[in-house]
Amino acid sequence: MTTDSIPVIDFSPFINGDTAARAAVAQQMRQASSAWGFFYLSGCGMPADQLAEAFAASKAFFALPDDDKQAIAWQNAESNRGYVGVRRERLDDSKPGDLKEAFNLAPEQPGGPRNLWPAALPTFQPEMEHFMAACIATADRVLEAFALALEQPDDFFVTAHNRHHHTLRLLHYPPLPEGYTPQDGENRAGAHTDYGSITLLFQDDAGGLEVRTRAGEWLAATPIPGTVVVNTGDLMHRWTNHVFCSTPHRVNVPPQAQHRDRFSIAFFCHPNKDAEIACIDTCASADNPARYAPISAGDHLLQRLNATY
Ligand SMILES: O=C(O)CCC(=O)C(=O)O
Ligand SMILES: [Fe+2]
Repeated sequence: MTTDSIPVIDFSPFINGDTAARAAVAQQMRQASSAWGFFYLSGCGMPADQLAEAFAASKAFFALPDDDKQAIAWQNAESNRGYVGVRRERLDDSKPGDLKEAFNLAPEQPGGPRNLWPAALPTFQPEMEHFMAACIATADRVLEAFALALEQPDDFFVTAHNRHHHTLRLLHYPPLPEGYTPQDGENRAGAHTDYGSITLLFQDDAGGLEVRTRAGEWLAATPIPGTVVVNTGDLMHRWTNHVFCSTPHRVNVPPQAQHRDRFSIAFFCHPNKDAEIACIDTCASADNPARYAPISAGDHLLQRLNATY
């Protein structure tokens, strides 16, 4: 399939519809994931007030004094939680550090790493926990549709993700100072692919997200109100034997938006650490034989995180 713009898919027939309606949505997702690795999803069932609450909490967090944020700084890839300051990260390692700050948190597991919470914002923790639960619910529905798209049992991906090794990432791209000219190659977020299975991305109206087309051009993924951007990451690319792409994307600094903030929230889904990522049977054929040896999802993620920091 070729289309000249990133597909917009209405998810409500999958949530509310009959078998045929669900299959039609799954088929659209399959085409979009194969051609683009990106699509917008409307009607995803995420309550608008919850999304607004999450963005408001994110704004309050990034407005805290630097000392408060540094007190809960990101420490290591194993925990992968906490505050990451401006230019601390380079998603494209050939370019200067990203003009963004971020805060990572994740569903907690018994005996696992704990989230770090800002002491100055007492409502932040319950708001984020509430939002994470909504993200998990939405992601599970999307994963069900992916299973249908790949002719797997409905719970194929949901079961492989049922320990919720996901990461919620609040992102803030500060306004650039008046008169500031970005250095060559400097970006709000450098070109990269995501590591995991799927990402849900909520963006405000500033713009700047760009997706690389097959032809190598950068196409704006303009914010569409009421939608979430869904993209497939490296692990899904491997799992599907390249049937679904993991497409490079970046956040540039649009001239009209360089003196304003941009906020976005990404929910990166990762399978259980011990889930075996082996070529899905419907993704291999004589023309496309299995390309990779099986790997555990945990080993795959650590390899990718260690390459970024
Ligand atoms: O902020 C955005 O819109 C994209 C961020 C992103 O791609 C990422 O953090 O992986
Ligand atoms: Fe990304």
